[in-house]
Amino acid sequence: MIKLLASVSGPAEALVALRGGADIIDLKNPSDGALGAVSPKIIEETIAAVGARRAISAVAGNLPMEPEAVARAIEARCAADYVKIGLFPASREDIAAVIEAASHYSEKSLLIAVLFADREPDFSLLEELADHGFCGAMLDTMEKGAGGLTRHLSPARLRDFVTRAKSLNLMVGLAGSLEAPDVQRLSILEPDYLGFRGALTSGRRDAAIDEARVREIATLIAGTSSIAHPLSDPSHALDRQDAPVMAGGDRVFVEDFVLPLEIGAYAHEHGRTQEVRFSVEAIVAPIPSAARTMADIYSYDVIIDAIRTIAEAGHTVLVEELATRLAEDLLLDPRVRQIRVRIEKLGLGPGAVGVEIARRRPQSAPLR
Ligand SMILES: O=C[C@H](O)COP(=O)(O)O
Repeated sequence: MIKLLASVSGPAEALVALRGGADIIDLKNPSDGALGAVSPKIIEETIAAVGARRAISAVAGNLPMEPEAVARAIEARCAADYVKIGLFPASREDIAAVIEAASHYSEKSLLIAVLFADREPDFSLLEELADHGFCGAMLDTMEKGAGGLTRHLSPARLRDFVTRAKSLNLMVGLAGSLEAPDVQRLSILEPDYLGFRGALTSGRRDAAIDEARVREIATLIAGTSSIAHPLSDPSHALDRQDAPVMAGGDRVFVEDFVLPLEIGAYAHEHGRTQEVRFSVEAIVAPIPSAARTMADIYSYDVIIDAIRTIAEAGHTVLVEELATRLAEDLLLDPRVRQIRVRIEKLGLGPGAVGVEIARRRPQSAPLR
């Protein structure tokens, strides 16, 4: 079950977030950049207001990568269940020294490292964090207003982050100007929580958070729990060739999406990319006429992300392999009844060459 982390400025907003359904109350000063800290007094007041009802985290601040400064900031915030420590751009040695200094507080509070998606995050730090007693790692963006998380890192990179962090038993979070449509596509990666601030207000990031918006995001996140995720449920990846024809449904499609790909069996096709065009159609249950939010629909973004992930996976010999992998990946989602994938190589001859396949969900597999 993915949790909602809501960033709030103090006790009053914490109660709004709580009523709206947030799972983790995250204290930060939204007027002061990505990781503006609140005072220890505000942390105390928030703990008093929220009590044991929710876990509370507090950010250490927008700090230079200096061990003493970071240690002092953590020390002052250990009353919170979690302390979030930003790993800001610096040399590897400086960051390692900060991680080492922070590790002395891992018994007093649960430590979460924040890596910045828009500052070329180094995922090899995850091992270091796990070795130094950190409880978790998350991605966020440093420059608010310069695009959200998915603008800065591809689906494959995000998946890599989540997979690596989980393999090290780190609790993993994703954040960074997330909006409602991001929930479905990021939930497929199965992070432990998604972090929000800007989308919870009715205006700017430093405006007050709005209970209805918190509830909307909380509902969206809760709605993703019944989706079978590719990372955790390979059991649905059955051979779908012989499955009986399903009843129809509505079409969600991505057409003529062209990406440069390393593909082909010839030697001259290795070590270079060529343009490949993807057209994918998913047949889903009829869209209810009352559909108004992302929770009610299957998003074409999920298809786009699956295509991008496959495109980044390195050299593929056959378009057929690409097509079947993509179809199987998308059919892991129980909302998808049938999938049609058309893949064309555009740079080989006078026209396009490629394959088109259709795969269906077996009758035995769960449907939605
Ligand atoms: O920790 C999560 C952040 O507070 C997210 O803030 P944002 O959604 O405004 O980028």
